[in-house]
Amino acid sequence: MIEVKNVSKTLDNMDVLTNVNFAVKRGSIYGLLGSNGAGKTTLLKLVTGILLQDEGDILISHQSVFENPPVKNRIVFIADTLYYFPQYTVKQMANFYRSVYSTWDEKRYEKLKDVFEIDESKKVQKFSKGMQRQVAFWLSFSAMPEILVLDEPIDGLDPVMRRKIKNLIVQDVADRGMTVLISSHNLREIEDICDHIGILHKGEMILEKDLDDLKSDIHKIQVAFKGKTPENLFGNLRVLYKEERGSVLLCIVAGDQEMLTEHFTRSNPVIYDMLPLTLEEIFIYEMGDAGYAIKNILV
Ligand SMILES: Nc1ncnc2c1ncn2[C@@H]1O[C@H](COP(=O)(O)OP(=O)(O)OP(=O)(O)O)[C@@H](O)[C@H]1O
Repeated sequence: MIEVKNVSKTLDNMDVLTNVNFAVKRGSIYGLLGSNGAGKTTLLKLVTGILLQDEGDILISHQSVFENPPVKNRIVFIADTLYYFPQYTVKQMANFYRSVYSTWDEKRYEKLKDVFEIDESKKVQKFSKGMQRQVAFWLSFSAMPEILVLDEPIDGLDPVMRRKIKNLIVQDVADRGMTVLISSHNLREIEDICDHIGILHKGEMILEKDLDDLKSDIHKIQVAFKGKTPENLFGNLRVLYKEERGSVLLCIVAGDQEMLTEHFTRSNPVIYDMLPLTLEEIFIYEMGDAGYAIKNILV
């Protein structure tokens, strides 16, 4: 479990993070979203104990992470800029990881050779950017971390490799309760694996949500009637948005799917469709006041 409590950090006299709070439960995947310069990388460096916060606490399974090697042994961090020792082959890098991580699993490393299909006798720095990123995942998955922290992890990977890596992440979460914190600019990129999302804006966490709650509770509905739209069509429903497109009424409404269908079909519409709503739309509509900021971050 990762706990970030009232954390603030200043760099070069600038408030980079202000009073940030969130928690990532064991065995869950938390997506940290935010625009350029929002403070995501700084926050991940604090969580992994590379930097020390000015105020607040950062705890991994209730222990402070900064300058705490036993706790760091349980964390793997794939940074946005990768570093490999010059002249080291994949095999030599694997030896290094093996010496650092007590949890290193040799069988896993051998097994993952088939997934990554990378020549382990070659120098890592001679590989393409995407291949170097694959090596980072290969080494990280072999280290069997309890906590995996990823900064913009899938940039530069082809779609097939993205899918493979997402599957490996989800498998480790399901099989052994790995906890994942993943930063991205792009909600679409990570929405299929995250169960919780936090949006960081100018160093502050402007909202946090459980994705299942969001998805099951908000729906986009298209409805049309012969003649006039019935008065009081919405009754007591919570309507987040509505728009008339000719004779069709498009609305975004909160509530259970079955209840909404029953509600609208009672008025005998000639058209009634429940359309898929992207998470991006849910965030924007649901968040009301913060919607403007979120729109600018997510789009
Ligand atoms: N070492 C540093 N010294 C001074 N300022 C820094 C340092 N690192 C980051 N900053 C500043 O902190 C702010 C947040 O940077 P950070 O890299 O954490 O943002 P980010 O959300 O990861 O951005 P991006 O999505 O562009 O990678 C920026 O204004 C940046 O200029």
